[in-house]
Amino acid sequence: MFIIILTISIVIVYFYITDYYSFFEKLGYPCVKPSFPFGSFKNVGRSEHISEFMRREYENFKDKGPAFGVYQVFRRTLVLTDLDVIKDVLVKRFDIFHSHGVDLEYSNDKLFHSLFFVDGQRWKDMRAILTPVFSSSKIRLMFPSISKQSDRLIEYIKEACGNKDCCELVHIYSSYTTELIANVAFGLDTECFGKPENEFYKAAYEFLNPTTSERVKALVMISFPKIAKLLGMSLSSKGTKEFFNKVVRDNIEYRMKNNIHRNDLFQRLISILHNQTKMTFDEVVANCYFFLLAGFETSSSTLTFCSYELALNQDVQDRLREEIFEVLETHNGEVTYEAIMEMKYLEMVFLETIRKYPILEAQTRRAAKDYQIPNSKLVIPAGTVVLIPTIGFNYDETHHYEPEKFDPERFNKENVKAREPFVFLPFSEGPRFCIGNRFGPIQTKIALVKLLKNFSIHPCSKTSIPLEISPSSYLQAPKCGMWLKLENLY
Ligand code: HEM
Repeated sequence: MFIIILTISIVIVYFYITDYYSFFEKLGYPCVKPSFPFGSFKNVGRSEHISEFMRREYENFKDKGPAFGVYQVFRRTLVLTDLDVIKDVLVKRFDIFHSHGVDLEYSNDKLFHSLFFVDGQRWKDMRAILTPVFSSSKIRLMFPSISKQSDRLIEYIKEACGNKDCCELVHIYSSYTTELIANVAFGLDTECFGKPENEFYKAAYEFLNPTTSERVKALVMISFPKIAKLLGMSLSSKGTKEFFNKVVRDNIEYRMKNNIHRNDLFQRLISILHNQTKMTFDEVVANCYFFLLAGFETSSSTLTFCSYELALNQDVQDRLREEIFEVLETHNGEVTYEAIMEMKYLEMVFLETIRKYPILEAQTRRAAKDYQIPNSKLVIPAGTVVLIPTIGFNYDETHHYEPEKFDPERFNKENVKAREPFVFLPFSEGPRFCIGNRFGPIQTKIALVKLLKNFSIHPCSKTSIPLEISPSSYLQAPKCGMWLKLENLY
């Protein structure tokens, strides 16, 4: 009897898996060949980072139709390669593709009830409430706090690296961005430099560098949100939730009791909270937490990769330093918001860095209804998650000459004008583009300006050339840290 039940079970599972893996074929799309149990992701997270997978498969499939299928373990996603379809998805048919397709909003984890994860009317309302918080006038008001933190970065580098032959920069840069976000988004003065045990730093770093079991849990929660909710699964630990709730509550109380009013993100969120119809306390905490995750790794990894490229391309470094000194001379030597906005070559270097090392290898959306791909018989069925493979386009020779080369000139006026729209999407497009698209660059650029004012950057004996990317981190990160030599200029 046992043998019969076992045989029937194996046959049922076999047919289920075969049927599951024929999804894209039945719809008429080519796909990256799947195999049980990881689908198309045989090596992702183990020997290759998802960005390396995405780049290679985009090259393999870009001429084989407007989209191709990928079985991301338990998740079936369509990767879009046609620019007109991408434009529809991000902008024209936002009515269909408005969700990121990450259902953590419905999970038990209130720390994820923030802008990135909510959908529908709640997203619309929250986006309208938070947009003014990131306006250029508000960023300008926050600039003195950002500037103070960047001074601490330079002081710490002088102390910790001061003419050492090799210095590891990943942790230094992530301490800088963590302190900065803790300061402006939580109203806290944390001391993260040289203190990896700092609770704030640990919470952000551990989330973005998950263990294998945490990765599996995240995948299950995203693929089967309803089951995850039933099982009471949560991405963040009880301790992390309590910690962030307490930090926000204590700081609100402290500011009210002492009548403190500062020009930072936290103050804006307190005002939003006082208007009780707008956002709940849990939503305020969740958004502060997401700002920490978004602001911490995006800017620190851009600083890391940019330092690496500047070390390897001394001509670019020299030209950038020249521009910095030239512009600062007209601003009495002071690094002001206006001075940074005048630095055109700095902007080109920043954009070239996020072209080569985009923060997200792909943007995601989920179809709320069936979508017929124009001029084809292909349909994206309701419920399907689609990916826009930013990294594929960034390295596509059709759009970027010599894509491996670090060349900021590809972002000069003429080259930008000549490029097709929607080919380069560092902050995405359409109503759901990155809300931190002013804040992120400014915290990166001010650090770069002060670094180049004080140090020259060189490769050292421990620099990994070519750079290896860690397969298991969520966002791209160097596998063995970033070792460079920072030489004092004075
Ligand atoms: C160099 C820095 C950054 C880059 C390259 C970047 C890039 C992106 C990208 C590509 C998206 C996805 C957009 C989409 O799905 O269409 C996004 C979303 C988002 N980013 Fe950023 N980001 C950066 C910094 C920041 C910072 C500093 C914050 C906040 C403090 C932030 C907050 C957000 C939020 C809240 C969303 C979700 C927006 C929504 O769903 O309405 N980002 N970002």
